[in-house]
Amino acid sequence: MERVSFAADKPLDLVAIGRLCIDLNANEINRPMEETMTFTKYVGGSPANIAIGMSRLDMKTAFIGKVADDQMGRFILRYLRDNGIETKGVATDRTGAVTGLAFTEIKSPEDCSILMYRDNVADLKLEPGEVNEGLIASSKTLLVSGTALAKSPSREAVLLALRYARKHGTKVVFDIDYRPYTWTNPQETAIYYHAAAEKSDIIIGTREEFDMLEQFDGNAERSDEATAAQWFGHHAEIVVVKHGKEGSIAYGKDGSSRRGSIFPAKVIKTFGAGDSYAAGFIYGLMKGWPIDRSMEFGSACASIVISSHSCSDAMPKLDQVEDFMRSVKQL
Ligand SMILES: Nc1ncnc2c1ncn2[C@@H]1O[C@H](COP(=O)(O)OP(=O)(O)O)[C@@H](O)[C@H]1O
Ligand SMILES: O=C(O)C[C@@H](O)[C@H](O)C(=O)COP(=O)(O)O
Repeated sequence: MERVSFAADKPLDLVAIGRLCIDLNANEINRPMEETMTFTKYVGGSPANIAIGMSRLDMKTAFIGKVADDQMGRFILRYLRDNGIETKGVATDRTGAVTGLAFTEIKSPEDCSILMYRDNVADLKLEPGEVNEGLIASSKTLLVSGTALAKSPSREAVLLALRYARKHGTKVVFDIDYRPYTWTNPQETAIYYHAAAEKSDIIIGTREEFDMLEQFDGNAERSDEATAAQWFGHHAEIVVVKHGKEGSIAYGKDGSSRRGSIFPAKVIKTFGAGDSYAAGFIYGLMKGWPIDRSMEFGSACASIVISSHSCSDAMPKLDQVEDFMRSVKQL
């Protein structure tokens, strides 16, 4: 299995569903949060980062989500529009919900963590009735972030979006995006992740995220191959298991596998690696590239983003990735 095919006759390339938040990234890096005094504000949330990454690569993108009715919500909407992302699928909360915040702590390039403020957040208030079926029908892909399954009504909204995607022949990319603080318990997480993965064409996750999905399924040896195999009986065509700086491995429904290596990086912080890798990888697949070339491109995007201060704002444009790939050697 070398390539994935997408519906040629749809005007949008990708519609993402899930959280729109704020990242507050520490300016004084290499120190703990307790000693950090200033932060820079960026749009954040994994699916937002991926949509921004795709849009920077000149793909036609849209978003389905919900923002707070406040300055932060308006900041997010403006940033998405300025980046060429269609926002008619983004509803505004009227119940007094707030914008989710992610404060990042950068103790060292290898020791980063995120402090999340996610009580009563607008993104998890997305209602099924607010999911724009027309946007999904007119898009080649739907990108689902697993965190949006954490709570109702966003959970049902995502499950409905998945049904619309299957109904309209829109390929589903499922990024597991496991964030423990949003979930009540691991069993619930595994159940809803399964429901989404079964409806997905391309599944992307880290080894640890797949371990979460598989807690009732055996695979005690944590084999990537066994992980991938269980989804090919459903809709999956490709399953990607990410291994941080050890690279990634993509399995195809036909039994093939491809190993993705990494590019060198002057790492400032490790978060944003997965989102930029996803943007670059999906871009490659949608361009009709073979899987290994798509993985290489995703890895290059990841190196650029982890060598920068932000996730969303650092998402590279096409010529930036091409220049980078020409100038460095893959490890
Ligand atoms: N230290 C690193 N140096 C270079 N590339 C990296 C590094 N860490 C991650 N990457 C790239 O980013 C991809 C995704 O990273 P990973 O950490 O596995 O995902 P996530 O950010 O979702 O946890 C990797 O497959 C690799 O290509
Ligand atoms: O997803 C969030 O809510 C926070 C992100 O914006 C954040 O910067 C991040 O954690 C990126 O995640 P990754 O790409 O999986 O490392």
